[in-house]
Amino acid sequence: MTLYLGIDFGTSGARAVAIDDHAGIQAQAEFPLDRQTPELWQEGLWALLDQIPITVRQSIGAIAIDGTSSTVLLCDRSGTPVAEPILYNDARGVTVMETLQEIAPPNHPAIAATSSLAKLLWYARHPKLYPDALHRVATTGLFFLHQADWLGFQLHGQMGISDYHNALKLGYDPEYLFYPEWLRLALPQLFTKFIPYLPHVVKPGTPIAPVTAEMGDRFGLPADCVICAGTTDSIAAFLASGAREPGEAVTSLGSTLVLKLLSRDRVDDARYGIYSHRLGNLWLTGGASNTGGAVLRQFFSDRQLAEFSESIDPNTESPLKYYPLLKPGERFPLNNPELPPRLEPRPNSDVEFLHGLLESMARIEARGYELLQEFGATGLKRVYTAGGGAKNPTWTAIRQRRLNVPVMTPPHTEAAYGAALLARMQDRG
Ligand SMILES: Nc1ncnc2c1ncn2[C@@H]1O[C@H](COP(=O)(O)OP(=O)(O)O)[C@@H](O)[C@H]1O
Ligand SMILES: O=C(CO)[C@H](O)[C@H](O)COP(=O)(O)O
Repeated sequence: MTLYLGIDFGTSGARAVAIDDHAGIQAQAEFPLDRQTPELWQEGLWALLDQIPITVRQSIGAIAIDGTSSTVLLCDRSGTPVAEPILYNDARGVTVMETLQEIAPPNHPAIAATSSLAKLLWYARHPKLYPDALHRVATTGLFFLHQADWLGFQLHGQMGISDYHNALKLGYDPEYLFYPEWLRLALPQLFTKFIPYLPHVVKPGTPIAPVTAEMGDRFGLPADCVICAGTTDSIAAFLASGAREPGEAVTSLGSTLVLKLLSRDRVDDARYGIYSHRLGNLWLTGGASNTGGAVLRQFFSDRQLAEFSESIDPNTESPLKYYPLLKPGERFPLNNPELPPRLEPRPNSDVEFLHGLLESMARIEARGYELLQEFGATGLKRVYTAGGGAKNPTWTAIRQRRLNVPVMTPPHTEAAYGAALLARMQDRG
């Protein structure tokens, strides 16, 4: 029996799920990430593989890895990082926004302070932070990679390969499958001393190479176990849900609120933080809001969230109109880096306050889906929920009232399960 392994590197932890040909789970593993460094990612990858029983490992035919979108690093040909990685939520790229706007076409998804391209430009402007690199890369070359690309490299050993999900916010064109001319022309002007290699981009799930002999021997993986191109963590969560029809959507209620609506048509508009990933012949339209569970956690423990939610009547609309944010700045459905949080007035009752927060987040979610459809995405038919908020039935009922379509929790919500499905897909064409 051939098995498929999906590995997810998310915001707070890494997980692995092995599935069989019928998508049934055969083994699972977890590794907490209390910080995000390449050393810990590598340790986590080894620890996850070690936790999978050896009998399962010996049957693995393919592995795919997802990582946080727009977490990037510079490394040399051997994979050794030459500069600190820049994480998915790091907005230091705000200092290069003007340049981004000059080089990229209007409304391009790479025009955002947290995009991979913004981070590449930031590296270009700060060569003094990796002085060693100039010397080292003179002979080996310098490579710009995403977290998932770098983790895949640890297993297949082929430097400089990415997938068109991770590469979207770097500027790669997933429709015509190339780096557009505006990007190719801009690079030599941005990097004065050396130009890093941008990764060669393939379709997510494409077999890249068999596991290296060293890794195969160390973990007891078959010599022909193939390592596939990966994806981003929230697309892996979408794949896990099983949604596949245009009009089906997945809302991730994790630390942030991420919407993904499968559509026949592509929609992109940086003014509202709307962009589209390619999924086969369809488009995964959506955006990521800064509201979500992290704001809830600021006020309530998970136990209080569950307890207070039970006292909320989801059929009654809360009159409180908040914009729940941890700090100023929103990406979608309003793209306004200065938008202030609105969390007043706070009622004396915690239940009423929580009701207002859940209602307001449901309002933002509904506005997000409305906007995607206004811009031409396929009409919303059904919403699956993933993330910590999915286990709150009161919130689901509030969201269903606002969204006016069925809202359901799918049997599988874990990104690692979605990555395993991606690994299984390569075997099925
Ligand atoms: N019962 C609940 N109702 C609503 N939100 C919840 C509940 N339990 C946990 N959460 C929220 O879920 C979030 C964690 O979800 P998770 O998917 O693990 O997030 P991430 O992986 O993005 O960090 C927390 O921020 C927490 O506030
Ligand atoms: O905050 C995140 C960490 O990855 C989200 O998953 C991300 O913003 C969504 O990105 P993408 O649509 O490219 O998967």
